[in-house]
Amino acid sequence: MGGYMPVQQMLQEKMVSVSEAVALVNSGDTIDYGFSVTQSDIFDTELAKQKDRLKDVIVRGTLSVAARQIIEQDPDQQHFEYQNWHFSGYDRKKSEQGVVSYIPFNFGEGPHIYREYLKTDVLVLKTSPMDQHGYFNFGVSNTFARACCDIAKKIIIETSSAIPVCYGNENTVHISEVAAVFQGDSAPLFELPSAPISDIDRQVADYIVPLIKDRSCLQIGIGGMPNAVCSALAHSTIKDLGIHTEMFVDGMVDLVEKGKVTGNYKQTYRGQIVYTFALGSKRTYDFIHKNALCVSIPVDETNLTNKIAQNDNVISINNCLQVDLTGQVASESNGHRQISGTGGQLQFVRGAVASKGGKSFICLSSRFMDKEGQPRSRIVPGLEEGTVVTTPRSDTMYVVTEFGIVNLKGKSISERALALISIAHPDDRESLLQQARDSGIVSRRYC
Ligand SMILES: CC(=O)SCCNC(=O)CCNC(=O)[C@H](O)C(C)(C)COP(=O)(O)OP(=O)(O)OC[C@H]1O[C@@H](n2cnc3c(N)ncnc32)[C@H](O)[C@@H]1OP(=O)(O)O
Ligand SMILES: CCCC(=O)O
Repeated sequence: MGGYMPVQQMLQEKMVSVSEAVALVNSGDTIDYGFSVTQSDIFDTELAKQKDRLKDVIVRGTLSVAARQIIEQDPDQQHFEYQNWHFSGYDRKKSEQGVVSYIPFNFGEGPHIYREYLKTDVLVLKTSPMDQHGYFNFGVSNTFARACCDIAKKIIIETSSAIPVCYGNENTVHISEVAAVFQGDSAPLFELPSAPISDIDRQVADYIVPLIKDRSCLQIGIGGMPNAVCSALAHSTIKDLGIHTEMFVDGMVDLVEKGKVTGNYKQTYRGQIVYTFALGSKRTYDFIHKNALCVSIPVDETNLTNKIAQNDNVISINNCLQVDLTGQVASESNGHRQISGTGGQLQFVRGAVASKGGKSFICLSSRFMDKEGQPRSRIVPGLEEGTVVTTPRSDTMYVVTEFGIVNLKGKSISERALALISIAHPDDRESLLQQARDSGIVSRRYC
C-alpha cells in the first residue's frame, strides 16, 4: 500500500484558513469562481483584502448572486479584471459602470472552451463537505466545473453543509486533486424568489400548453412565463412528461409532485430528470439532495444540440427581450447594453427543432415599460445598432405573446412580419405595419 494516504489525513494536511488559501494567488493569475451560488463569497472578500500585493489578476465568474468584493474594493481595476459568462442584475449594473466584461459563448460549449482555449491558475469552488471516499460534490452547479478542475493548476475548496449532495456524472472533485480546503460558514444557499406569475404570463401559457402533448420532454428557462407554463401543466391532464433541462427550476418540483413527470418515454436518461444547475428556493435544493430521480450532468451533456435532439418531442420554452419583424430574437442585449447572455437559448431552440416532434417557444410580453415609464413594443421593425441576435431568424419557430402564437417556420419575410404584427399589442399594430411597408419588409402585395 506504499504511497496511499487515507483521505481524512489528506484533508487535514490541506485544511487552511481563508487567508492562507488566498495566499496561493499570485499576480498575473487567472482565477475561476464557481458558478453562481457556488461562488465563494468568503474567498472573494479575502481576495479583495489582499489586493495590494496583487496586480493583473483576471477573475471569471457567472451569474453573481452577491456583490463581488474584488469589484467593490477595486473600482478602478488596479488589481483585478472581472469577466463574466452570464449577467445577473448585479453584473449588468457593474457592466454599465465599465467594470465587468461579458464573455460571449453558447453555454453548452463551456467545457470545450475551458479544455481547448483557456488557462486557469486558481479555481475556487464552494462544494459540499468531503465524503468518506474523499469526494467533494459540486451540488447545485455542475455546468463546466469538471472541465475547469481538469485544467486548473490549483483547486481551492470552500466546504459548506448548505450545498446539496447531488447524484450525477462528472460532478465531483477528489481531495487528491485539491491544493487547499477551507471551511465555510454554512450560511443557507442563496434562494431565487419564484417570479410572480402575471396575467400576461398566464395568457402566454394558455397558448403554449395545448401544443404540449403527453410524453413530451421539457426544457424550461428562467422567469415568470416559463413558471406559468409549469403551473398550467401541473393543473392539466398531461401525463408522462420527461425533463431534460439546463436549469432545474421550482416549477419542476410541482410537476413531479403532481405526478406529471415519469420520464418513461425519454430516449436518454429514461426515468430520470437531467439538469446542469439548479437555482430556486430551498424546496428545490432539498428536492435534488440525494434524490436518484435527478441527475446532475455537465452542460455539454444537457445543452449540445445533438444531445438534446436525441429525445423525441422536446419542448423548449424561453424568454426574450425583443423580436424583429423578420423573426430575429434578441434576448441578451439592448443596443450595446449587455443585459444577460446567450446562455443555452440557441442550443435549446436548435435541439428542440431537430428533435422528432419537437417544438421551440420564444415568449415575450407584447410591450414593456421603458425607463421613462412609456410603453414600448417588444416587436420591432428592426433591432437597434449593437443589439445582439441570440436566436437567428432562420432558427426561430413559435413566437408567443399574450395576443397569440405564430410559427415562423416556412414563412416568407412578408408572412413573418404580418404574423408577428398580429400578435403585437393592438395599439402598436398599425404603426408596425406602416413601418414594415415603408422599409420594404413586406412585399408590394401587402402595401
Ligand atoms: C436559465 C435559463 O433561462 S435557461 C434558458 C436559456 N437561456 C436564455 O434564454 C438566455 C437569454 N434569456 C435571458 O437572459 C432572460 O430570459 C431575459 C433577459 C430575456 C428575460 O429575463 P427577465 O429576468 O424576465 O428580464 P427582465 O424583464 O427582468 O428584464 C431584464 C432587463 O432588461 C430590460 N428590458 C426588458 N425588455 C427590454 C427591451 N425590450 N428593451 C430594452 N430593455 C429591456 C429590463 O428593463 C431589465 O433591465 P433593468 O434590470 O435595468 O431594469
Ligand atoms: C448561465 C446560463 C443561463 C441561461 O442559459 O440563461
